[in-house]
Amino acid sequence: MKELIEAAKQAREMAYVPYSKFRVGAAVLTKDGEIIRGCNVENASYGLTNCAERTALFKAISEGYREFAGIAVIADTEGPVSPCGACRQVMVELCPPDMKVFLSNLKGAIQETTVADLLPGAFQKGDLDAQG
Ligand SMILES: O=c1ccn([C@H]2C[C@H](O)[C@@H](CO)O2)c(=O)[nH]1
Ligand SMILES: [Zn+2]
Repeated sequence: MKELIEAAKQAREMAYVPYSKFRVGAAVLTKDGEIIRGCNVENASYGLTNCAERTALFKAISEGYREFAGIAVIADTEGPVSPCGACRQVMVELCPPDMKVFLSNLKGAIQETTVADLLPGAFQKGDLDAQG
């Protein structure tokens, strides 16, 4: 857990945040023990911003990883950083429901939660099957 949070902290340094100046870092642990980092990447067209969590997960997927064992997220927030709805939905898509999510901040707060707890009642793969 400490190593994953440390990797997220390193990723945070890479954040491209000319608009919000709000740096976020994430690190995903693959089932075979690799750590993939991600930072937030903003855009002058603000809505195109990619959060740190999605950057890390999309990087991992695009490198061929398909099974994940944990993710850590860190920002300079008062309490543990709270992932946005888009990132929660992407975690539901790509990670097991009971996978651990470590939400942290620069002061050392750590909240341990799971993918399922972050997005109860999520729309997911199986919901598409009902269509005739
Ligand atoms: O969990 C979060 C919350 C926010 N952001 C980014 C998006 C944007 O660049 C900035 C301010 O919303 O923080 C993340 O990357 N992850
Ligand atoms: Zn997000």
